Amino acid sequence: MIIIDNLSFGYSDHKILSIPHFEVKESQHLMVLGSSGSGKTTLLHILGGLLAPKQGKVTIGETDIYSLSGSQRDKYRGQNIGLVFQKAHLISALSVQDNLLLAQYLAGMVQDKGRVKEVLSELGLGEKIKKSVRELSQGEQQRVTIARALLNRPRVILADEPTASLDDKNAQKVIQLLQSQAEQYKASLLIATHDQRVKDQFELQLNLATA
Ligand SMILES: Nc1ncnc2c1ncn2[C@@H]1O[C@H](COP(=O)(O)OP(=O)(O)OP(=O)(O)O)[C@@H](O)[C@H]1O
Repeated sequence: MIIIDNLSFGYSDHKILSIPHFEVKESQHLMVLGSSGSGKTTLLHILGGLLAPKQGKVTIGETDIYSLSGSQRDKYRGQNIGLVFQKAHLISALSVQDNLLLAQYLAGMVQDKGRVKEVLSELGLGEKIKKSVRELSQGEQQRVTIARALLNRPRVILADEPTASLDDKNAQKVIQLLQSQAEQYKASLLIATHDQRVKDQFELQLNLATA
C-alpha cells in the first residue's frame, strides 16, 4: 500500500511533479504514464526512497518513509521495496547466483542460497544459476533483475521502463511476470512506461501529463 499526499518536486526551481493525493492499495497494479520528461522516473525514485520530495508525504504500509533517517530508509528499501530499472545493472563478471547473493548482502539480509534458487526457478532461470551474467541474453538479464527485486518478498515493486530494450515477446513476458509475481506477494506494483505495447494492459493508470 502506497499513499502519496500533497507531493511536489522540482529540480532547482522547475516544478516537475505535483500530486495532491494518490493511493495504490495492496495487490493493486498501476501503470504510470506520461511523455518523455514528464517525471515518471522522478516519481519512482521518490516512491523508492531514493529522492526526497520538496514537499509532501509518502507512506508505504504504515511507514512515512521520509521521516526515516537515510540509513533507516536504505534498510527499509532493501526489505520492502523491489526496484527494476530499464538497464539491468548487474555485475557481468559474476554468476547469476552471486549477483543475487550480493543484493541480499547489500540489503543487510542473511544470504540465503535456497531463496535465490527458489526465486530464479519461479522466473524460469533455474538452469542459469551458475552462468555468468555476460552469458545471458538481454531478456534473461532483465528477468534476473526482476528476480533480484523479488528476493525479499517486497510489499511494493517499482519498475521503470522494464520493457524498453526488449522485443515484443520478451516485453509481454516481463509484464506478465511482474504481474504474476506481484499477485503472489500481494505487492503493490507500479510500472512506468511510454511503451505503447504495454500501456493499455493495466486498468489503473496515473497519467503524469494530467496529474
Ligand atoms: N538530476 C536531474 N537534475 C535536473 N533535472 C533533471 C534531473 N533528472 C531529471 N531531470 C529533468 O526532470 C524532468 C523529468 O525527468 P524524468 O527522468 O523523471 O522523466 P521521465 O518521464 O522518466 O522521462 P523518460 O520517459 O524520458 O525517461 C526532465 O525534464 C528532466 O530533464
